[in-house]
Amino acid sequence: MNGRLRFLTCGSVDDGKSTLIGRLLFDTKQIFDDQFQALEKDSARFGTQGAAPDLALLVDGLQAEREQGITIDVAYRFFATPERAFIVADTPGHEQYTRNMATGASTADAAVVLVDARKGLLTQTRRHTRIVALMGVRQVVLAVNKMDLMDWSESAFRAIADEYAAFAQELGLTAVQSIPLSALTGDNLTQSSTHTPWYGGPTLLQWLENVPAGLEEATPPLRLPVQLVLRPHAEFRGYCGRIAQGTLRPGDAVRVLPSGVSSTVQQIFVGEQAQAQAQTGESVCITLADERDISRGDVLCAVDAPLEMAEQFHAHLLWLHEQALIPGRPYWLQLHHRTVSATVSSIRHRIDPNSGAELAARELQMNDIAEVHLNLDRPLPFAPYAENRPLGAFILIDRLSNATVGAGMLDFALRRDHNLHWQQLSVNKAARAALKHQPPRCVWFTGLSGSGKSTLANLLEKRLHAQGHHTYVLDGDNVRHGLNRDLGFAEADRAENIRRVAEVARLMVDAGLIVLVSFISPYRAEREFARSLFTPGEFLEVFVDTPLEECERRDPKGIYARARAGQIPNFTGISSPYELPLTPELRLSTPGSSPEALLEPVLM
Ligand SMILES: Nc1ncnc2c1ncn2[C@@H]1O[C@H](COP(=O)(O)OS(=O)(=O)O)[C@@H](OP(=O)(O)O)[C@H]1O
Ligand SMILES: Nc1ncnc2c1ncn2[C@@H]1O[C@H](COP(=O)(O)OP(=O)(O)O)[C@@H](O)[C@H]1O
Repeated sequence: MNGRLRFLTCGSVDDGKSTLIGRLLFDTKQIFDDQFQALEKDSARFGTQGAAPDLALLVDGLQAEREQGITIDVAYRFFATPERAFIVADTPGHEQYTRNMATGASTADAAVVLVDARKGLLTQTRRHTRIVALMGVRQVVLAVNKMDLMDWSESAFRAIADEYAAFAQELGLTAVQSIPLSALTGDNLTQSSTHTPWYGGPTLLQWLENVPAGLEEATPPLRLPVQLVLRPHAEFRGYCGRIAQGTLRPGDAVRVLPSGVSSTVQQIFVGEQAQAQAQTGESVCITLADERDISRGDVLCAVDAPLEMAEQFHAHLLWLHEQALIPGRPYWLQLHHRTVSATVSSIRHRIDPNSGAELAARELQMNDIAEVHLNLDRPLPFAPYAENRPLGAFILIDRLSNATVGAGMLDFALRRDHNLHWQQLSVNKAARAALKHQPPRCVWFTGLSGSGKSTLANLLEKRLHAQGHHTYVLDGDNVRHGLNRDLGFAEADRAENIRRVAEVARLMVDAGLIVLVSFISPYRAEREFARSLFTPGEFLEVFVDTPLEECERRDPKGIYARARAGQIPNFTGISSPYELPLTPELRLSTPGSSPEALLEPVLM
C-alpha cells in the first residue's frame, strides 16, 4: 500500500466531475449491488445516457440526499484499491463552490482539475488551479475530459495540455500530468484506452495510486496546537490536539505559547491507550509534569525551538462572501484554535485569476484572491503556511453574523511590530482621571444626518463643562476637514473614518477626558469595534433616534434636498444603509422633545 491519499476534484460546472467520481467508485467496485440496481432504475427515468447507467446520478443522488439534511460544506467519500486508500473531497457545485473547494484543498495531497476538451481552459480552471496552488497542493493532474466528443484528437489534447503546463509552471506547479480521458466511457480512467495509442502516460487511477502523499513534515521541532483541555476530575488535566509537526515522547521538554512557560511531557494517550511516542498528524491527549495554566488555542512547542510570534502579517486571502471585504473593518480571525480580532490594514493587490496580474483594489468581492496586510489585536504563535498548513491557515469570520467570509494563508510576519513596544508610562489613565476628578468616558452619538447628534453633543458638553468636567467633542464635520480629509462616503471610507475616530477617542479617554463623539457611524461592525477599545462601562452608545422623514423635514444644511435631487451619491438613509443600534445604552427619540429635556436624565 502507498498510504492514504486525500484528493479533491475541481473545474467548471458540467466538466464531468460527478460522472468522474461516480465512475471511479463504480470501477473500483465501491458500489453495492442494491445501489447499482437502483441506479439502473434511476438512469432509465432521469438519466442522460439512454439505457446505460448514468454514473453521475450516483454522486448527484447522494448529494441531493445530503442537501436535504444539515448543510455540509464538503462531503468526503472513501474508496480503496489494492494499492491505496483514498479520501476524495466532494465539493458540491453550487454557488458556494469556491468556498467548499478551498476547504477541500486545505487538507488535500492532490487535485484533479477537470476541463472539457471541447472548451479548453476557462477562467474557472485557472482560478481553481490558483487556489489549489495557494492552498499548498503540489500534486496536480489535468483530466482532459470528454475526449470521445473530440474523436480522441491528439492535437486537441496537446494544445490544452501545453497551455496548462505553461500556466501551472508560473504557479510553481512543476509536476503536472495531463491525461486524455472520458469519464463517461471510462477510457484512461481506470483502464488504458485503445483510442489513445499516442498517449503513453498513466490512467487517472494509476496516477492517483502512485503520486506521493503526506504533506506535513514529520521532522522536529514539535508543534502541538491545543484544541481542548480535559479535566474529568481534579487529579487529571489533559491537553488534546492534533500534532501539527514533530514527534512527542514522555520526558520531552515543552514550551507553551503565547505564555512562554515550560514543562515536561508526562504521558501521551492516543485514544484510551498510553503510548511511548506520537507524531505528525496523530490526535493525542497529553499530561504534563507541572500544573500549568494552558487553554485552548495555546501551542506546545519544543522547549528550545518555539514558534515565532507576530501580530502583523503579509498574507494571501480568498474572499468568500457576497458582502465585500472592507479594509479597516474588524473581523474575527481564527488561527489554529485561537480566535482574535483582526483587520485587513491594506489590500496590497488583487490577483487576476487568468493572468496573475496584480491589480489595485480598495475592496474585495466574492471569490477574489488578494495579497493583504493583516493586523491582529495581539501576537499569536504561527508558522508560514508554506511551511506548515495547520499553523498558517486562517479564516475570517463576520463579527455580527458569524459567517465565514474569508480563508487565507499567512506568508510572513511584518517585522514592524517587533520594534514597537508599548511605552510603560508611570502616569496612567487612572492618575490622569483622578487629577480631573472624573471618570473618563466615551459617549458615542450615532444616527442619521440631521437627527440631532451635534446639537445634543454640544449641549451635553456645555453642561459638563459648566460642572467643571474636562471634555472634548469629536464631530464628523470637523474631523473630516483634518485628520480624515482623505476619506469620502463609500463603505470602506466610512469604516476607516470610524476606525480612526474610535482610536482617537480611546487616546482621549486614556488622557482622562470625557469624549463626546458625534458621527453617523452607520455600520454596526464599526460601532462594535469602537466599543471593543474601551473597558466595560466606559463606552456609552447613544442612538439619536429620529425618523428619516423628520430629518428630511428639518434638513438644517439643505443636504437632503440635494441628495434627493441625485447630487450626493451614497447618502445615508437614501442610497446608503443605516444599521440600527440593537442594544444602545441610551435611545433618544427626538421628535416632540427639546434637546434639554432629552439630556436631563443623562445629567442627573
Ligand atoms: N453621502 C453622505 N452621506 C451622509 N452624510 C454626508 C454625505 N456626504 C456628506 N455628508 C455630510 O457628512 C456628515 C457625516 O459624516 P460622518 O463622518 O459622520 O459620516 S460616517 O460616520 O462616516 O458615515 C454629515 O453631517 P451630519 O449631518 O452632521 O451627520 C453630512 O453633512
Ligand atoms: N430634540 C432634538 N434634539 C436635537 N436636535 C433637534 C431636536 N429637535 C429639533 N432638532 C433640530 O434638528 C437639527 C439637528 O441637526 P444636527 O444636530 O446638526 O444633526 P446631526 O449632527 O445629527 O446631523 C437641528 O436643527 C436641531 O435644532
